[in-house]
This record gives sequence, C-alpha cells and structure tokens, in this order.
Amino acid sequence: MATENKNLSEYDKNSIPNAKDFRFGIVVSEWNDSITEGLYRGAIEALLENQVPAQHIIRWNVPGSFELIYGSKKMLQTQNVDAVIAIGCVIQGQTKHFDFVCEGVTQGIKDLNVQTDIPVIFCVLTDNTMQQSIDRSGGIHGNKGTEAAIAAIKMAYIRQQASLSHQIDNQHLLSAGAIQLEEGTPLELKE
Ligand SMILES: Nc1c(NC[C@H](O)[C@H](O)[C@H](O)CO)[nH]c(=O)[nH]c1=O
Ligand SMILES: CC(=O)[C@@H](O)COP(=O)(O)O
Repeated sequence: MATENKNLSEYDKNSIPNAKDFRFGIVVSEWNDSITEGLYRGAIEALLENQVPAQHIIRWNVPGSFELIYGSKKMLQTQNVDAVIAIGCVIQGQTKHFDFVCEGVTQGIKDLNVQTDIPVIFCVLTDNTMQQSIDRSGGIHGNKGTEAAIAAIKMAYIRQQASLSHQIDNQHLLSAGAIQLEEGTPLELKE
C-alpha cells in the first residue's frame, strides 16, 4: 500500500507498549534540514506522547544521510539506549548520487540491525521531489517521524521481552540442573 493511501501519523494508541522506562537515541541528518527537523518533531512528539521522559532521549546531528550509519553505530555502542531512530531526507538530484546514497544508508542501517542487539529504525525519506518530502514530514501524508517513533517503541519492547524470555529459560535450565554457571557467576534476573 503506497503512502498516499496511509497516513503516516496514525497509529492505534492501544497497541503501544508502556515506554516510560525505555531510552532512545535519535540521529538526525543536516541535509534538507527543513524536512529532517519536521521528521524529528514528529518523532519526539510521539515518544513524549507515549510517556517517554524527555531525559531518556538523546539527539545527535550528522552531516548527511550517509553518516547516519556511523552516527547510529556510535550511538548504540556508547549510549545506554533501547533503540535508535535514524532520520534523513534524500532527494533526487541531477545525477546517480541519489541512488548510491539511498542504497548505502539502507544497507548500512540494515547491517546495524543484523550485527548489533539494538534496533535501528529507518526514518529516511527517499523522494523524487521536495514536495514529496514535505508531504511526508508533517504534511498531507502525515509524518514519517511519528511512524518511526512508534516502530522504535515496539522494537524496544520486543528486544526487552526476548531478553526476559531468554533469562527465564536459563533459570529453568539451571533449576533443572541442565546447565551450570561458572563458579562465581552471579545469577540475576533483570527487571
Ligand atoms: N544529496 C543528499 C545527501 N548527500 C550527502 C551524503 O549523505 C553524504 O553526507 C556525503 O556524500 C558525504 O559523505 N545527503 C542527504 O541526506 N540528502 C540528500 O539529498
Ligand atoms: C542525493 C544527492 O546526493 C543529490 O541530491 C545530489 O544532487 P546531484 O545529483 O544533482 O549532485
């Protein structure tokens, strides 16, 4: 279904997990900043609307969308976050550069999701015209930043539940004597 048939800002508020304890990193590209600032506003408003404390949100700026890869990697490596939102806007110019930037940032963010344990949300517009970007960053088609923030909350929750499930499995295996901890290994179930 194309974006024109779906408002990017609409979501079922009853389907959103409690996000008050989650921490989020937001990496924002400075290219097309009139658009990326609109995407950021959509994201921050959705996070705050879902009880994420402002002090649980860390923002870094990078020069362009291609740098979202490195910025997101360092964010998740050095900051205590449960998800990262990568915000950018790539608009077709006169050359093939658009294709390489879009493919590069897409593959780079995909790689971060494969190679690390922190979800990185792809909030990068890849548009033919500035008007298309305006329409998707708070215009007639809603705000992709809102969509990305909701995705970030849901993925942080999935990560949390997966971790808890794994710890409970280990506890059961320990109790059944199926596995043993190395001497001195503390057993603690994280909240
Ligand atoms: N043309 C756009 C760019 N280009 C810049 C690259 O993202 C990158 O910063 C540069 O190649 C140096 O590594 N970036 C955007 O985000 N949007 C564009 O439309
Ligand atoms: C996505 C880009 O890098 C592009 O907007 C740059 O414009 P041009 O292809 O005209 O150099």
